[in-house]
Amino acid sequence: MSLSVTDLTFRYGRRQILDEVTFDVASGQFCALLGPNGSGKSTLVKAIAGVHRPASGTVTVDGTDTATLGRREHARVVGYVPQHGDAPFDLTVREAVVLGRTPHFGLAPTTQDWAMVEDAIERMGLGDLAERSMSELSGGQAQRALIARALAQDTRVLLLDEPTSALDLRYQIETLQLVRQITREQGISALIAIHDLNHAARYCDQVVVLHGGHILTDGTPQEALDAPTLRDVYEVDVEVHLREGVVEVRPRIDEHGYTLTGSQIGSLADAHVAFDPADEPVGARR
Ligand SMILES: Nc1ncnc2c1ncn2[C@@H]1O[C@H](COP(=O)(O)OP(=O)(O)OP(=O)(O)O)[C@@H](O)[C@H]1O
Repeated sequence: MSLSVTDLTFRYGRRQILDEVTFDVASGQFCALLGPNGSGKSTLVKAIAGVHRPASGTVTVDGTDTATLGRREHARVVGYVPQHGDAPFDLTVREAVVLGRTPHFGLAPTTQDWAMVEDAIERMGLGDLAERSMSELSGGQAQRALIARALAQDTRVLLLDEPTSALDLRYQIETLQLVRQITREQGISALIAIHDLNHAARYCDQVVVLHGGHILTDGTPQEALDAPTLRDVYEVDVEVHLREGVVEVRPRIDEHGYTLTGSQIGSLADAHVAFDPADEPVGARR
């Protein structure tokens, strides 16, 4: 059982953004949604989250069409961390995180609800900030609070729209590790829109590349992140290596330290770099 997106088409007015997008994220899988700026990642995540109503197509979770769910029921099934957080500024961090539990409790949170709130706060490293007002947080701290709120929501599907963009390196890594762990432990499906190809390759089980309103590739990081595809999609000359079993993408640089970009790469012939046969130590090529 899983998240299934089938033939999803979306338009802003008359402008088509998504054209019959189809892919699945199985239970226990952490999927990266990649694509250049403006390729429609946020739009797709919002359509899956129920924020946008697609022109056609379906989103099902464990076989249930999410369009048939009431608001509260939907919120028990699908959790969503938006790219630009709607941080509730007049609340403390703890109060903001307990909002994630509202689809689950009646008039007031139960002991179990509070336990899940505390767990989410701790897991996102917000223990010392729990009584702070959301308005006093840094951008990254507020982003972590919004992720904690989604974790407390305890849904079958977790959607994250560039949740690590404001986080420092430690919290980027910890957040991605945590989502991967939760995804596996709880058998949920997680989808993250993300720009960092190497983080996607390291922490995600599946990579979906969105380009021109279509899914261009969908597979394991090794299958989906190949140099010709990335050059076409991002218009940057890259090389792709396999190091210690993990795909690593690097811009290629010439002898002057420059990378070919945009129309310059149009003249490149076919793929010139495949996976390194040997898993090289980090510093070997630097
Ligand atoms: N509310 C809107 N009304 C009209 N067009 C929009 C709206 N939001 C986004 N778009 C357009 O839809 C296209 C896809 O935008 P979207 O935000 O989904 O891309 P994205 O892949 O998430 O980009 P980024 O990587 O920059 O966050 C873009 O061309 C954008 O200009």
